[in-house]
Amino acid sequence: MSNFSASSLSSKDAPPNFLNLDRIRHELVQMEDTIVFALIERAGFAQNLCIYSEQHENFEGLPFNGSFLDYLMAEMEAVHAKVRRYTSPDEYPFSKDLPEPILPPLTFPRLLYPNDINLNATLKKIYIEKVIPSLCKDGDDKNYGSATTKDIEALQILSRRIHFGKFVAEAKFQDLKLQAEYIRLIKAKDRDGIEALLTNRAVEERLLKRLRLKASIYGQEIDETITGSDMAKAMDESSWRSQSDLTLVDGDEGKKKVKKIDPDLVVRIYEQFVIPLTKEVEVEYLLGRLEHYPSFVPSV
Ligand SMILES: O=C(O)C(=O)C[C@]1(C(=O)O)C=C[C@@H](O)C=C1
Repeated sequence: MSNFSASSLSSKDAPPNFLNLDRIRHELVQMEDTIVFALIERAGFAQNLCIYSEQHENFEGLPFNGSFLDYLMAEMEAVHAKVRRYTSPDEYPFSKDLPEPILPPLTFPRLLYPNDINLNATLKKIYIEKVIPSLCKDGDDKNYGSATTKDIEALQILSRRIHFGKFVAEAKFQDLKLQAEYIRLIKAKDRDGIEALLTNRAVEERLLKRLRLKASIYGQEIDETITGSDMAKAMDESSWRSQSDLTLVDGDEGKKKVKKIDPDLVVRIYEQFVIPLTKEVEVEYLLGRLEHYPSFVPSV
């Protein structure tokens, strides 16, 4: 779960230059850890596809319509809404009609122009259709509550990560060297041009390299006998074997170590979904930016 209660965006804690791109990227790097752990935890359960289907017979007679995931998500988001999670500009709910906060409102610095960009429906669809089948073993282990709880944790942190693209986009728009070019592309409604201008391949490559390393290390069973060469092997993608074939990966001692997640898969999830969705948020945000220009000036 993100740190919404002690959000770095609340006015008390907000650093004076929050729209500094390096700071924003640092936050994205921190989210990587949470995302990798969330995926590892979800991978501990079977696909349990019934939790994603509407009115599945396994949940017959229970007091909800729609999928079990939607039910549990709405229940959890309702509690979080009451403690004002979704008043924070870096938090986006998946459910509709959530209750009002019971706590008085916090004041956040105005970093973004008012917008209702929310890609959670797309994110959820991709997560169910593409991520789960490649992340989890086939079948049904009956751990519906646990698997769904892990889904919710993963979806919430992925959502925060993707929508952080709004801060990235505002920071990029504030860069006076590029602002005139952004304005030209926005006026021309040139989505591809905006995406090309905001893309930074070097940052993406560093990210994917770092991510592979994190997935390799965090996904390894660590015990007190672990050696340097174990870690070196962990970083060698060729040492990874699927969970199902319990293969020796740690040399000659005869101990069995199993990787909890395929680092390549984590890299693919970022390459194919997380970064593209973040860029989509950035492009959407920038396309609406001129409706608030020059009237909207971030309060930092
Ligand atoms: O760091 C940036 O500049 C971003 O726009 C974020 C991000 C990402 O999703 O990590 C997206 C696009 C860039 O090509 C690089 C990285």
